[in-house]
Amino acid sequence: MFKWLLSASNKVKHGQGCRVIQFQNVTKTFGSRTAVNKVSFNIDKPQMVGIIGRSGAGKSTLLRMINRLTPATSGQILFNDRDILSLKGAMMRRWQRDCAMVFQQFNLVPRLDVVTNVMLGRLNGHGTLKSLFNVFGQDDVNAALANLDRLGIAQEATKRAEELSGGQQQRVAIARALMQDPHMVLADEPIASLDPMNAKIVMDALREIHERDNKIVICNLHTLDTARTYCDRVIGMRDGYIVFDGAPSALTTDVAREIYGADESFNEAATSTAIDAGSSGTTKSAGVVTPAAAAG
Ligand SMILES: Nc1ncnc2c1ncn2[C@@H]1O[C@H](COP(=O)(O)OP(=O)(O)OP(=O)(O)O)[C@@H](O)[C@H]1O
Repeated sequence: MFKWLLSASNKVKHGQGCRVIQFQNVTKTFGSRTAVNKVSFNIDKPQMVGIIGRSGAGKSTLLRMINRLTPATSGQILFNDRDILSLKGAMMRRWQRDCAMVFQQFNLVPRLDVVTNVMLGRLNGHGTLKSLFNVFGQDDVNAALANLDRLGIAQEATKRAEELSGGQQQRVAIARALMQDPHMVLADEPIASLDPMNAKIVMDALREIHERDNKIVICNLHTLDTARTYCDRVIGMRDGYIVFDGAPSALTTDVAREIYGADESFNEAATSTAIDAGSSGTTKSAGVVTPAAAAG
């Protein structure tokens, strides 16, 4: 059914360097429901990858399998040829530190101050309680402040997380992810709870991490325009399958219609956050050049 879409993916040229992440026939079932169905793809160079698709397509499950929050039912996920689905104990915690997650709902500790929330990123794999008993040193504080500064919110360091706006909280969550010094950042609907202005600031920050640190960023997105503006590569999912894998320029309205399973009345505006790359007028957002901006 999706043959013509998949043929578009075959035209995509990937890097010739070492394969970094490889999905090989990865499946996840929940009871009789197949959330992800024999998915195979490689990310073989630092890219910003957007995963799009309608609700229930399998985007979150795909992302969560990478860092082992959700166990795969079958198949293999390799990182530099290492089978990450078989990692256990300390090795698995180490892997989870290497692929930091950013969530739609930020997952901060609301009553803790911002800088402590950020330092929690250093404790991935340890108990949260430990963090409350002052295990942080001056180096941790300095690193947290530097990451907050990078995200343009160092001035909020002493506030409780719950006092911040949604956009600010997401930037704190990204700063926390950076404390893990990860190989890659996995962002699961990072802007779904944000207004367009804050969505732009957060996407700018993720793009800047990709460009400046040369990291893989994989981002689940509800909105086509965001994927087109910020991502080097877009993967479209439908009913657990990958039905599109290509450059944003190949993501035409017809292709989008297939990914979203919509009929002729499909309206792209319904999947838009109306992020205007030129109109944030807000706090420091790290001077990012998006692919779209660069092309223009
Ligand atoms: N823990 C779970 N238990 C049972 N079914 C689940 C679970 N997690 C996901 N599913 C099912 O797997 C399918 C894919 O869900 P998933 O959350 O990956 O989709 P999604 O594309 O991320 O959707 P959304 O955009 O709404 O977050 C859905 O049918 C969902 O109901």
